[in-house]
Parts: sequence; structure tokens; C-alpha cells
Amino acid sequence: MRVVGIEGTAWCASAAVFDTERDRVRIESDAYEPESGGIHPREAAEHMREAIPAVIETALEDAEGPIDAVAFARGPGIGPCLRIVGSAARALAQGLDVPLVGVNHMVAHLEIGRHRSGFESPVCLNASGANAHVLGYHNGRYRVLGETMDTGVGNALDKFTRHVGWSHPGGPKVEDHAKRGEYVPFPYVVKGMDFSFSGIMSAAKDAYDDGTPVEDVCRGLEETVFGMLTEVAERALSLTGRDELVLGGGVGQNARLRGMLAAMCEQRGAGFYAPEPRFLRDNAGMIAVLGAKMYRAGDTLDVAESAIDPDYRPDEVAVTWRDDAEDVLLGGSGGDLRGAEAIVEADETRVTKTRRPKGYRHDALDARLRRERTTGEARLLSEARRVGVPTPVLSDVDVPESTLRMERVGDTDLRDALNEARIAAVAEHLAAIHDAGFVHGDPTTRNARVTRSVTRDERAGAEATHGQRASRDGRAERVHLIDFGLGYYTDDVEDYAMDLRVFEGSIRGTASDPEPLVAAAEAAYREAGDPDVVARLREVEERGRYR
Ligand SMILES: C[C@@H](O)[C@H](NC(=O)OP(=O)(O)OC[C@H]1O[C@@H](n2cnc3c(N)ncnc32)[C@H](O)[C@@H]1O)C(=O)O
Ligand SMILES: [Fe+2]
Repeated sequence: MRVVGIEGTAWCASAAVFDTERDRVRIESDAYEPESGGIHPREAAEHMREAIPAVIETALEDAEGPIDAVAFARGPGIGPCLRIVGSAARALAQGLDVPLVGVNHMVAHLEIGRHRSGFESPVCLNASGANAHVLGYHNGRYRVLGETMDTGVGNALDKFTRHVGWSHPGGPKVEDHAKRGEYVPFPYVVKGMDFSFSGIMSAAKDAYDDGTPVEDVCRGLEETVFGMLTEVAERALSLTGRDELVLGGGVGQNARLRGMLAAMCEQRGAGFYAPEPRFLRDNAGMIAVLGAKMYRAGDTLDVAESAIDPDYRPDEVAVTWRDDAEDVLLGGSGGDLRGAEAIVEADETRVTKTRRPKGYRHDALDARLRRERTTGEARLLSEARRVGVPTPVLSDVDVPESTLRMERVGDTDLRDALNEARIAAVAEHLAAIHDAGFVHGDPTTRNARVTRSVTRDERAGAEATHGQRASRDGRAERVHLIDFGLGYYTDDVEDYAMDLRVFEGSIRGTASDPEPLVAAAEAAYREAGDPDVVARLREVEERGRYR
């Protein structure tokens, strides 16, 4: 079978022919390079108009035999560019009298790594221009496990280089300069599975304006931004219990990012795969490869329904070409000792939690994060208990060793004992700590522990105390919060909303029927806390991210 792919979402006009029998991909690309500054949408569209017909013609030249289908990138991307690609694809499919396949560009960035690696169901990190997110396939969709709260990672780097006066693409220039730079620290922002670049980028611009050598700024940026992506990828592996990671997207061409991910995976015994650069940056090869899988699954488009979609999200795609056996999230074991943040050793009554050095991180950044998180966790565990939220009692804090010793709480992770009452208890706990002026930072269903039964004495005081409720068999039970290492003090409603969002995200990621549980969480939060927080969460969700 032979499938044509056409790509032109932003800067790269590209056509490819994928020959499935030989697993051979012929790619022909023509990049738009602005004279100065970033991508100008009108110029980019102009480039597509000229370059797309030419790359299609060249790619088809040495196709050895008939074409079976034409696949094109429907979105996300720049509207005027997408329209030109869409028209070209329709015309070609009609001319060849073959079916049309509409491909999501983001999913293509993920699938190419899976295709080339042979991994069955990896966790996927996409580090591209307009995006940065970690996804896993679950129950017919790609689920977003974590993502940027503001710009894509490539765009973030490009904004900095524009400030310095370098033209698009800035990423390769950052990589080049970083090789000669010394690490300088920048804000490091990971919130649960999500992360943000805006604070880092303004700090980088300020540092440059204040005379920090640009090489050092570039190095600091790489260490910080890629350290965050690697940390989130590791969290996703831990949360899902998977041991395979693939990388996609143009920023994946960066050797330091690939090196960090490889080191992280090696440290935890996971497999790592990054496709070769021609498949990482925008290219029609990945469109053709996914197009062939979709075509084989009968997932084709009527011309009348083939409109482009500039905001096409990867989790909107109904995945037709994978089967349920490949689910990432169900049945993940995520063993205790492989926790992403720390090594946890437990006996009957005590837990010792140690934040070991992460080999992938720059030493100075690693030392800072371990120190900040150890002391922060110790403080917030006590603060939370003070406002009535059950947490483990600490017996020892060893900052140089980044070790906490504490009481062991609960019989089981909430993840393995989900019900509405327990979910509601966590939501009430979150409302209580937010009211006290701090967030948990990572309130997932694995960071809540359920005690199924409590003693008679404890029960006596239970009704009045926060966090205890009757379980189905009538006994009081208690839901503890643990792992406050990413918590911090804040009075910003948006931070509280993000905490709730992380919690809801982890419910969606682990429950087979999540919506009633999510509804229970929100109802309980509205009741116990500030309803504005829930309203803000809706706003956060509605903000588009492909900008
Ligand atoms: C929607 C679509 O058009 C968009 N594609 C895109 O932005 O092109 P992509 O090829 O995936 O990524 C380009 C980005 O990748 C960065 N980049 C390229 N080489 C790099 C390098 N060596 N180090 C860091 N960044 C690099 C560029 O600066 C640019 O921001 C996307 O996938 O988000
Ligand atoms: Fe891309």
C-alpha cells in the first residue's frame, strides 16, 4: 500500500509517500524562513501556496506504483496555511480517485515514534513549537496527562530568541549557544502534571537585558525547561505504571532534551525512543504513516466533511487504528518503589521518603529542588494537619539527605479505592488548605490514602472531624493527603483552581467512569470552599492553548 501525506500547519510545506510493504518513507519538504522575527501567518500561507504543489509533485515522482489514499494535516495550526493544504489534498485525492484521510498533526507527532520504535503502548511526550504535553492512549482516545498552561515549548524558546534579535526558528540557536554557556537558575514551574513557561521566559529576557551572557541564559533555559519536561514525563510513567517513553515534535531534535529523557528512563529501567530528526520536526512522513493506519481502519473522510480545524486537539480524535489491549492507563501497577518524586520505603508503621539525586538534572538545580521540596513538604504536612486535614505525623526531617521520616497512614491508595464519598473528602481537604492559603501542588488519586476502618475511639470523634465519613458498611473512614512536596503558599484563585484541576485530571486518568466522581469532587468543593475556584477552573479549561 502507498499513502501520500501532506503537511503545512505552520512553517513546513511537505509531502511524503509511505510505502507500507517496504516501510519506506520518502519526504520532500520546503521550509518557510522569515527574514526576521517569528512566523508571519500571511507570509507562511503565501509560502504554502507556492511550495505545496511543488513538494507534492516531487514526492510523487519516484512512487513505485499506484497511490491508495491521500492524508493531510487537518489541524491544529495556522488557519490560512491549513486551508491551502486542505484544498491541495482534496484536489489530489479527487484527481487520483482515492479516499481522503484527515490527520491530527499532534497525534501524528506521537504516532511516528510508536511506529518506528515498535513499542506497543508507550507514554508519549510531544515537545513541539505550539505545544508541550504528555499523552497516553486510553479507551479509544489519547488522554492528555499533563501539558503546558501557557505557550508551547518551541514557541517559548522562539520568543526569547526573538527578543535577542534572532530569527525563527530559535530553538537550534538556543541549543548552539547553550553548549558554550554556564548554568544560571530560572523559576522552575511544575504543578502536578502541568507546567508553565511564561515566568521562566520573562526571567530569561530580564537576565539577558541585565547583561547575563546569552550563552548562559540559553544553558539555564535548556536545563530548566527540559528538566521540567523530563520530570513530567517521569511522573506520567510512574502514574501509569508504564515503562516505555517516546518523544515527538520539533524540540525533540535538541540533544540535551533527548539526553535527559534517555538518562531518566535509564535510571528507572524504562525504554526510550526518539525518532530521527526528519520525523521529529514538522514533516509529511508522519502524516502519511498515521494516514496509512487510519486508512486501513476505514477512517476516511467525505470531501464535504473534510474542513480544516485550527484548534484540533489530540484528545478529540476518535482513535480507530488501535485496539483496547494497548490501553496505557488501566492495569498500570506503578509500584511504590518506582515513584517519580522520591524513593519511599515503608514498614508496618513508618515511612522513609528520600529524594535521591536525579542524574538527568543539572547538579545545582537538582540540589535546589530536593532541598526546597523536602523542607516545603515538612512544613505543609504540619500546616494541613493544623487545619484539620489528616496527614502523616513527621518524626524526622533530614535536609542534607533530603529525607523525611513519618507515620504510615491508610490501607490503600485512593486510586485503588475510588468512590464518591472518598473523592468528596479529598475535595473538602483541598478546600480547607486553600482556605488556609496554600495548595497541595500534586493532589492525585495516588497522593490520597484511604483508611478503610478506624478504631472505636477514633470513631467517637469522627462525626465532628473533618475528613471522616461513614463508609458503606457504616464504619467511619478517613482519607489522608500525603506528598506535599510540590505545595506552596499562594492567595491566587488560579492556583487553587489548578490544584482542583490536577485532582480531576487524575480521576479522569484512573477511573473507568470518571464523570460522576468528578461531579462529586466539584459539589463537595463548592460546599466546603470558595465556589469562585470552581468557576475559575471552568475559565482555565476554556482558554485555548494552541496560540
Ligand atoms: C501546530 C504545528 O504547526 C506545530 N509545529 C511546529 O511548531 O513545528 P515543529 O517542527 O514540531 O517544532 C518547531 C519548533 O522546534 C524548535 N526546535 C527546532 N530545533 C530545535 C533544537 N535543536 N532545540 C530546541 N528547539 C528546536 C523550533 O525553534 C520550533 O519552535 C506543533 O506541532 O506544535
Ligand atoms: Fe509540529
